[in-house]
Amino acid sequence: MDTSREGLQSFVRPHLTEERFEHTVRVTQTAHELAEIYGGDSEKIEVAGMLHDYAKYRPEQEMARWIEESVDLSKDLLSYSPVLWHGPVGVKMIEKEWGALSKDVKTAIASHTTGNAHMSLYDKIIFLADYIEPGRSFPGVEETRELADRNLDEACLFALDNTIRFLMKKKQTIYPDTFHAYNALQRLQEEQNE
Ligand SMILES: Nc1ncnc2c1ncn2[C@@H]1O[C@H](COP(=O)(O)OP(=O)(O)O)[C@@H](O)[C@H]1O
Repeated sequence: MDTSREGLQSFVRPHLTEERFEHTVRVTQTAHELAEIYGGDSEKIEVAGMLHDYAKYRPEQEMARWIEESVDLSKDLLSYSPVLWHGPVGVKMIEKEWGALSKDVKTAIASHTTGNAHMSLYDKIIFLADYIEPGRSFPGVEETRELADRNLDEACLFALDNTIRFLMKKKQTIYPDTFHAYNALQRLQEEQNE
């Protein structure tokens, strides 16, 4: 297993569009910048960043099969948008097609779109890097970037809040892990303000 930039690139690149590959490189760069402020092992950041969208373009049927057949993937996912599947399914595919991943890398890839109830440092860094990488432009991204320079938890909370509002405005269903992530970070904020 080659965790150098070149090794990761040659593994992931054939599975992504050029645009998605460039996004991947920007996410990884942003994640390294966040890790410089908040800590984190740079090899884990590199692997999670470069591989987070590995399964993005896999056929929906193939991803659905993985969810049905993997004991540790929540069947709940099948009732929500397929855009949410590539994180958790990506972990399974990477481990089959590349090699074993550390727990930190696995949960960071699995929850990069939705967040989760117990977000680790790596989960937060990859989630946030995906949200604020320099190619992103949507209402709230600039404020999230400013928060990301100062407070990782506040920045993630702001991004989760913004995502929930965005999805509600579009009258879309919302995968519960995003609410669990929001609640956990909101509680933390309340405790810190006491
Ligand atoms: N909990 C959720 N439930 C439903 N959709 C969600 C949830 N969290 C994020 N999304 C949506 O999933 C979509 C895909 O996100 P992402 O994996 O970051 O893809 P991309 O990199 O193409 O933006 C986004 O439009 C986002 O709003």
